[in-house]
Amino acid sequence: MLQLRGIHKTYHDGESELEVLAGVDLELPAGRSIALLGASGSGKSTLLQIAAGLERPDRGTVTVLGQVLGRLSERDLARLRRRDLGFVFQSFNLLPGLDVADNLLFQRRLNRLPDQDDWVRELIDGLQLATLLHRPVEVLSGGQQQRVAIARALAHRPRLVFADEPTGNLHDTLSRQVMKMLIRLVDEAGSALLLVTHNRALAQMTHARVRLAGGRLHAEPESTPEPVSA
Ligand SMILES: Nc1ncnc2c1ncn2[C@@H]1O[C@H](COP(=O)(O)OP(=O)(O)OP(=O)(O)O)[C@@H](O)[C@H]1O
Repeated sequence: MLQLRGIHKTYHDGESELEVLAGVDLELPAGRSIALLGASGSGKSTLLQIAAGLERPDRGTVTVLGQVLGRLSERDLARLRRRDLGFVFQSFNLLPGLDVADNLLFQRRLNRLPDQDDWVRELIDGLQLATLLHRPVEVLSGGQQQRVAIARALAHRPRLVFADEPTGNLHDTLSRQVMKMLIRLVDEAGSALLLVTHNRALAQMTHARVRLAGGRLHAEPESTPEPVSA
């Protein structure tokens, strides 16, 4: 589903250089979810942007659904993103001037999917959006906007979902609810999920965890039981 090979990225800022990614390899098959952990500034968002084709690596290849992103035209890349990818980023990028329902259905309509089906109803229920559907997105609270952004990202049942701290503004119960919907999409539709989170409990809900440090990915040791005190 997603394959990263030898990804390098260095940012240049005047005289100084910052090597953020120094040879990252990652394999994310269909039906699997991976949590990407790492200290603030370690390059998680950069890696996600590159994997999603929103930024180009200096070196290395990104393959999504068998297609090498660097070889796609802008048009084909845009089509791949619209049809097969779902993004939940820290900035919600909702469409002002439209209500919640129109925002939620935007990408489904671009893909000529019907407005209603069981999955859309489930998203509206699970993310508690039923009473908000006809409100303009501008008047929503941060947490409400985040829920709309999540529903919109998942509404067309993308095959590959990138989520960068998707539950930052939500309380614990709703965070777990969001994660459950993401995991269900992975389990039932055979999609794949790459999740950036600082939240350990949410990271434990994915199939595997990797940590970005020193520009490279390291397998995260599975948590060991507490030692028994004497
Ligand atoms: N466009 C850019 N130009 C220059 N430097 C950048 C750019 N984007 C990111 N950086 C730098 O690259 C490093 C990695 O940033 P990134 O946002 O990928 O980290 P992160 O692990 O996602 O951090 P956080 O957990 O705080 O969101 C940081 O030092 C950041 O300042």
